[in-house]
Amino acid sequence: MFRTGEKPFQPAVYSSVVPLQWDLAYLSTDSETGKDYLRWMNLAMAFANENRWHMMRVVIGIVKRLAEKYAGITELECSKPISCHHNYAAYEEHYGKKVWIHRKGAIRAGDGELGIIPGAMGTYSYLVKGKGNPESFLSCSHGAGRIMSRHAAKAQFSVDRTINDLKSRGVFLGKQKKLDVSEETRFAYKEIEFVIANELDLIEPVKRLKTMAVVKG
Ligand SMILES: Nc1nc2c(ncn2[C@@H]2O[C@H](COP(=O)(O)O)[C@@H](O)[C@H]2O)c(=O)[nH]1
Ligand SMILES: [Mn+2]
Repeated sequence: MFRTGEKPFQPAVYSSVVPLQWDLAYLSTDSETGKDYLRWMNLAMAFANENRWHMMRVVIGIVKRLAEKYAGITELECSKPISCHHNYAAYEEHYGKKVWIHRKGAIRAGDGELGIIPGAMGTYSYLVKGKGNPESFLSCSHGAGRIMSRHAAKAQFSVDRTINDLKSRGVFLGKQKKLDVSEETRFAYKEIEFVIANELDLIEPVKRLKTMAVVKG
């Protein structure tokens, strides 16, 4: 499971298209600024998508090479990849009208569409199938979601405690800079099982994935 964003674009692009001091409540998509914003948003989404595909190609290549070298496996079949955006806007038809849907903290969950709902570092994640519920505008959650800010998590959980917690769960941590690791401790997020149980009207769980290793920047 790969998660990528558009961070490099955020300060340079979005705030130069729509300066923060404008303090906008909304932006007309017919205006030149609105059109510009959408162009940049689409570029950022394509950039994040390309990053995911690139990482996946590299990792699959490594797994294939090592499987052949150490286990003599030459035929490895991968299931169809699932790729979904979160934190974006899309122009869609809902209740018979074309409207802009902001999926902030959400992914699309159209009828039969596959999606990914990650839990937290070292917990479980879910592959899900959308039910196309119109009441959520064909959306579901994009993750467990935080119950604590990064700052609070760092203050409350020591680096050692977070690293030992991962070790005790048999999870390998690939992270060079350890000092900020507690920002992402699983205790800073809601229980993924609770979150999934509360959106069964929006999605059907397809697979529960256990984390074996987590790599963070
Ligand atoms: N399985 C993992 N899930 C994670 C990890 N870090 C975050 N998360 C979950 O993903 C969502 C989305 O992240 P966001 O930063 O875009 O909000 C978040 O709510 C968590 O539930 C991880 O390392 N492994
Ligand atoms: Mn988020």
